[in-house]
Amino acid sequence: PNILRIAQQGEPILAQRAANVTNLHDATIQNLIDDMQATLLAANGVGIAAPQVFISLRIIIIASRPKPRYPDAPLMEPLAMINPEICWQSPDTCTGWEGCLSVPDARAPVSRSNHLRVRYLTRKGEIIETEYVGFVARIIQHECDHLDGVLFPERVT
Ligand SMILES: O=C(NO)N[C@@H](Cc1ccccc1)C(=O)O
Ligand SMILES: [Zn+2]
Repeated sequence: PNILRIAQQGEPILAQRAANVTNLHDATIQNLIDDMQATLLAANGVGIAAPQVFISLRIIIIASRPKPRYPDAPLMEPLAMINPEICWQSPDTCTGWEGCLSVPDARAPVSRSNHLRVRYLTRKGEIIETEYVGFVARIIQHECDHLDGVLFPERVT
């Protein structure tokens, strides 16, 4: 896998709505998922979205793990979600610190739904619907925002 360049705030692609993946089993998509994961780990992040590596497709990777900045982050295997849809999100919210690999040196408290249900395709093509709470739900909302061209500073109230 390759470590890819990460688009920084100001790149037009970060403000665009990404397209659904229609060729999940193509090697280009499978390799992209591997490259996104390698890039995420090299950047010491907990999530990444395809537009951040200059690919305007609806692919995100969630990889929560405890880090100095997020000590209460749960440990999970990196998970690729293709064409993710938040099918429900709780009205109750919580505020927590966020950062972004595309917005260096910026961190701010952001209010997000504390609980959500997301429906997505796995990299093998299975349709999964799962509920998440807390920090992982936060990452999912942050990454899905990237797919719609939204960066976290726009969410700071
Ligand atoms: O820029 C990204 N993802 O798009 N990466 C952020 C993701 C994130 C999201 C929410 C709260 C904390 C951190 C990171 O620091 O790994
Ligand atoms: Zn981000």
